[in-house]
Amino acid sequence: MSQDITWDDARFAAYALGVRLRDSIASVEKIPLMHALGRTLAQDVTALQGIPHYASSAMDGWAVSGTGPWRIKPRSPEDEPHAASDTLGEHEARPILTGGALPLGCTAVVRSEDATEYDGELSAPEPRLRADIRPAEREARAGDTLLAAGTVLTPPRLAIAASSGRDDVEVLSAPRVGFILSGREVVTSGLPLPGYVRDSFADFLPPVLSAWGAFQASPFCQRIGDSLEETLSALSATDASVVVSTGGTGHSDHDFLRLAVERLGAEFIVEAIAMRPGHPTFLAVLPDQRVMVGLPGNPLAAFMAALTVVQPLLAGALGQPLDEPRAVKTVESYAPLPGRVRLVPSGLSLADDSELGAPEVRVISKEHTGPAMLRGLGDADGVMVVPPEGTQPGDPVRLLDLPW
Ligand SMILES: Nc1nc2c(c(=O)[nH]1)N[C@H]1C(S)=C(S)[C@@H](COP(=O)(O)OP(=O)(O)OC[C@H]3O[C@@H](n4cnc5c(N)ncnc54)[C@H](O)[C@@H]3O)O[C@H]1N2
Ligand code: MOO
Repeated sequence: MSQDITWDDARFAAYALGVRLRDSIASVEKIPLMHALGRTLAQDVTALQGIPHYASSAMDGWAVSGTGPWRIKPRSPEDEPHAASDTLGEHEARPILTGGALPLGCTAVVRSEDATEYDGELSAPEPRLRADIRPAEREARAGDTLLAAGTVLTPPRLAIAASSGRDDVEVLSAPRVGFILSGREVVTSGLPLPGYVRDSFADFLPPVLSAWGAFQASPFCQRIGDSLEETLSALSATDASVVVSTGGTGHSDHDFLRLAVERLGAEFIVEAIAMRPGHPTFLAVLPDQRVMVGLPGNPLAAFMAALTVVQPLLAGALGQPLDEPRAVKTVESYAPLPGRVRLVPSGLSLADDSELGAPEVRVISKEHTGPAMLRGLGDADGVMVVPPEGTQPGDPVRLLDLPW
C-alpha cells in the first residue's frame, strides 16, 4: 500500500527535489530579454554606463542659460529634437523636449507653460539653478550592480536590464518538461460518447507549466493508452528532465504509471499525498536523475497535485524561493478530515468590518469543486488550504495563488 505524506511535506520534498535537479542539469544559457520573464539570473547585471547616461530635460520647454529674459536660438529643421548639438551663451534659450540632451551652458529648464515668447525673446519667472534638469547617473553609475545573480526576472527587472543597454541575459537553464497523457478513453475533439471523456489537459497544463518557468521538451506531449509497453516507450522517447504524466496513478490492473517507473528502477520520493483531491499523486527519480511526476486523471485533482508538487519542483529547479501561501481568513465552516488537507478553489472578497480598520481579505469556497470538475476553478481567485482540523468562519487559512 502507498505511504501518504502530509501536504506540507510533499511541497518541501518537491522543492528539495527541484534543487537537486538544478544541480544535476546545472548550466547557464544566454537568452534574449524578451524570453527571460520568470527566469533566474546566473550573473549580476551591471550598468554598462551611467543611468541615465546624459543630463537631460525633465520637461518640454526651454533650455536657458543664466538669468532671463533670454534671446531665443532657433533650432534648425535638421536638428535631432533630442540631441545636444549646440552651446548656449549667457541669456540665451532654445526649445527642448522631455528627455532631450542639455546644450552646453544650460543652467535650467523653463517649462513651456511658464514662458512667454515675444519677438525672438523669452521671458518667465526666474528659474532656480538646475530646475527641471535630470542629472546623469542619478539612478546608477557605470559598473553598479543593478540586479544580483539569483534574482528572478519580473517585468520591471527586464526593463532595468534593457535600460542598462543589454539585449541578452545569462540565466539558469530551465528544466525541460514533457507530458505523457494516458487513457484510452480520452478523446481530443468533438462530443465524447458514454465511457469516453474529452481531454481537459492539453489546453490547460502546458500554459500553466510555462507560467511556472518550464521549458518544452521534445516530444512535448505524448498520448498513450493503458499499457505497460506504451508507458515505457513514452518514457524512453522523451528528452525531458521532468516528465509529467496524467492518469494511471491508481493501483488497478489498468494503471501502469507506477509499474513502469518501478520497472525502470526509480526511487519514489512521494508515493501519495494526504490531500483531497489529488491523493494518488506520486513523485519519483529515475536512475538517470530524470524526475517523474504522476498526476491523477481527474482534472481538478491533477491541477491541485500540480500546484502542490510541480510548482515547488520547478521553483527549486529554477533557483527560486518556495512561495509561502498567503495568510487570509475564511468565511467557511469545514468539518475535520483527520490527516488530510483539502484544497478548495475559492473566491476573494474584501470585508470592511476588520478590527484593524483596514479591509481584510476573506476567502469563500466555490461550487462545482469535485475532483473531476473544473467550473469552480474557472471562477476562482485562489486555492484555499483547509487544514485537517477543519475551519470555522473567521479562522485564518492559507491561500495559494493561481498562475493566471
Ligand atoms: N479503488 C480506488 N479507486 C480510486 C481511488 C482509490 O483510492 N481507490 N482513488 C481515486 C482517486 S482519488 C483518483 S484522483 C483517481 C485517480 O485515477 P488515475 O490517476 O488512475 O486516473 P485514471 O483512472 O486514468 O482516470 C481517472 C479519471 O480521470 C479521467 N481522465 C483521465 N485523463 C483525462 C484527461 N486527459 N482529460 C479528462 N479526464 C481525464 C478518466 O477518464 C477518469 O474518469 O482514482 C480514483 N479511484
Ligand atoms: O485525487 Mo482524487 O478524487 O482525490 O480526485
